[in-house]
Amino acid sequence: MTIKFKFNKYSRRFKQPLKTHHGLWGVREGIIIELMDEKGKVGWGEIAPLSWFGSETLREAMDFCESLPGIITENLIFSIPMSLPACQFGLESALTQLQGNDEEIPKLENSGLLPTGKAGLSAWKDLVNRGYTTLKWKIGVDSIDNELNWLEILASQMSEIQGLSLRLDANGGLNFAESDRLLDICDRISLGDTSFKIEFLEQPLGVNELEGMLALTKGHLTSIALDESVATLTQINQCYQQGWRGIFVIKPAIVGSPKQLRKLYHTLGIDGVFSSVFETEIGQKASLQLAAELCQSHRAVGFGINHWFVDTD
Ligand SMILES: O=C(O)CCC(=O)C1=CC=C[C@@H](O)[C@@H]1C(=O)O
Ligand SMILES: [Mg+2]
Repeated sequence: MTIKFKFNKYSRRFKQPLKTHHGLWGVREGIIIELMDEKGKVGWGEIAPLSWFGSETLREAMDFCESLPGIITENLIFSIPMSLPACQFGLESALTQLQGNDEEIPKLENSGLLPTGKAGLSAWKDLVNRGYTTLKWKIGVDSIDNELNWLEILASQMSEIQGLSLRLDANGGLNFAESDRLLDICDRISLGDTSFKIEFLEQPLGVNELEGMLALTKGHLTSIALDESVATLTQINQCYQQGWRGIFVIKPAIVGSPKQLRKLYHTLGIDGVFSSVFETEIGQKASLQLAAELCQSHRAVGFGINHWFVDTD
């Protein structure tokens, strides 16, 4: 089958820059892929790099797209190198759609993303009113004393409503002692006499500190999820081989080939949480189709991010 290939770069501004331990992120840029077969049928895909997580850069993705001829083949798509995981995802998703495997996305429970730090305290009720029962709050930006204080306040307020849970994401911004102190508090909160739970602490330590995170899992009730440590297929396998059996945050748009993710996910029996990279609805649809197919657990998907952009819900 010969396939016409087109691509277009896009950029969209966050309503407010996303503040994480990695720094401030104000504009999401990516590439929309259009594949068309001889009959004029079209498949859409999205390349949404996140280079500070370990994917290729937007420049590298653009160079790759510019290097392709106007007519490509399935073989070319399935031979995109592992060094271009966002390109693997974007072109393979478009091919999947072109070949008609474009099921509607089943309704998945979603987690809403709070603004970082103290701003989260005044924002959580709006997300609950939008229907979210799982919220994610970024830490590892302010002082640990401030963030622990705000956590106690946020937890006491959220525990007044039945059935809410909170995810914490440090983006690798804590040290071992801070993480240990934080997890002690999370354990105490989750063992409290309300239904409120801290579902997990995401990436407390840096990507080179797996041993430390393995040690932290042994001493605490609250789960730990790896994110930056398992951003690509190679890293998922490495962490598994080094003994990680906790939660894996899977960002489909940067992890790499969906075909290879399916294989690895089933082979390793992963406890996964599927997460957005602030892609557009094109990349989100392909990511959520994968989440619906692979995620057997009860865990909410991390795609409650549309309110971060102007002109979306
Ligand atoms: O996972 C979610 O709930 C939302 C997406 C999200 O938190 C992130 C997306 C992309 C980069 C990061 O800033 C952040 C993360 O670390 O998970
Ligand atoms: Mg994360």
